[in-house]
Amino acid sequence: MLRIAVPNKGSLSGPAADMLHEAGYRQRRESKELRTVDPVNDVEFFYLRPRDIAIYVSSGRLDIGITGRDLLIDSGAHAEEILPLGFARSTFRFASKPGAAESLADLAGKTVATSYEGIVAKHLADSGVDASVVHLDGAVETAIELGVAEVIADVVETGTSLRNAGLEVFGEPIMTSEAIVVRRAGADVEEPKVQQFLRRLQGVLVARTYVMMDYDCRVEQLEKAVALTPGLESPTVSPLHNEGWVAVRAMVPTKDAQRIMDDLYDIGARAILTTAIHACRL
Ligand SMILES: Nc1ncnc2c1ncn2[C@@H]1O[C@H](COP(=O)(O)OP(=O)(O)OP(=O)(O)O)[C@@H](O)[C@H]1O
Ligand SMILES: O=P(O)(O)OC[C@H]1O[C@H](OP(=O)(O)OP(=O)(O)O)[C@H](O)[C@@H]1O
Ligand SMILES: [Mg+2]
Repeated sequence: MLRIAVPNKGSLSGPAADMLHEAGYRQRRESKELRTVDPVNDVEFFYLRPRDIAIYVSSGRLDIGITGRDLLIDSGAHAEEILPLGFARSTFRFASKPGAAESLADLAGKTVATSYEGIVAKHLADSGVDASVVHLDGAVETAIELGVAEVIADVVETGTSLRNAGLEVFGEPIMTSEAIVVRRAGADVEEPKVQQFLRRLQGVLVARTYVMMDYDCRVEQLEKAVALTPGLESPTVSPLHNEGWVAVRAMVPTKDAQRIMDDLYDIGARAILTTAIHACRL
C-alpha cells in the first residue's frame, strides 16, 4: 500500500485535498481525522503538519508527501522534489520599514525574525552576512513594530500582509515556492505505484491548465490553423462531409484559449468550441 503524507492544516491543506479528490482518491471526511485508507486505490493518507512532512518522508516510513518547496528546504530533510503542483505559489523575501534596509549587505549586525530559520540562516551564511536570526511561529510582520527585530523574512503572496504592517520588501527574492510532491532522496521514483500516483496528479494538472478546442476550417488554411493549435503531440484532423473543409481537434492552454479563438476566426475557421477536460493521462 502506498503511504502518502498530506498537509492537515494551513494554506496547503485544502488545495492538496482537492487535488487528490480530483485525482480519484478518497479523502478524509472530517478535518480532525489523522489518517484514512483508500482501499480501492490501495493508498493510505496520513494528515500531518506541513512543516513535518519532509521529515517523515525522509525517514522512509512514508513513500510520498505533499508539502511546500520552502518548507522542504527549511527542514533540511533528506528528501527531494519530484513534482511541482502549481498551487500555494509564493515568494520568500526580506522586508523592513521603508528605508531601514535596501540590500542584503544592510542586514549586517541586524536581527531578522522569521518562521523559516533554516532558509534564512543558510542564505545569510552563503552571502557572508553576519546577522542574527530570531525564530517566531507566525505573524512575523508584527515583530518589527514590537521591537523583536529590524527585519523580517517571510512568505509573500499578494503583499497585503506586508502593506498592512507598513513594511516593504527589499533585495532579490530568497526563493520562490509552490506545493510539491516529495520523496526520500535517492529512493526509486520509477516504482510503479509511485509512477501511477504521479500520473494521476499530472492528469489533474493538465486538466486544470488545458481545454480541448474543436473547429472547422478550409483545407487551404489548415497549416496556419495548426500553427495556432499545435496540440501536445499533434492535432487530430478529420475530413468533413463538405469537400475542402476539415475538422481540427487539439488541446490548448486555457489562458490562451480566447486569443487563439480570435486568431482562428480571423483566418476563416468557424464552429470554434472549447470544452473542459476533467481528467487525462498523457
Ligand atoms: N498567503 C499564502 N499564499 C500562498 N502560499 C502560502 C501563503 N501562506 C503560506 N503559504 C505556503 O504554505 C506553506 C506553509 O504552510 P503552513 O500550513 O505551515 O503555513 P500557513 O499556510 O501559513 O498556515 P498557518 O500559519 O496557519 O500554520 C508554505 O509552502 C508557504 O509558502
Ligand atoms: O502576501 P500575502 O498575500 O499577504 O500572504 C502572505 C502571508 O500569508 C501567510 O500568513 P498566514 O496568514 O498563514 O499567517 P502566519 O504569518 O501566522 O503564518 C504568510 O506567513 C504571510 O504572512
Ligand atoms: Mg502561516
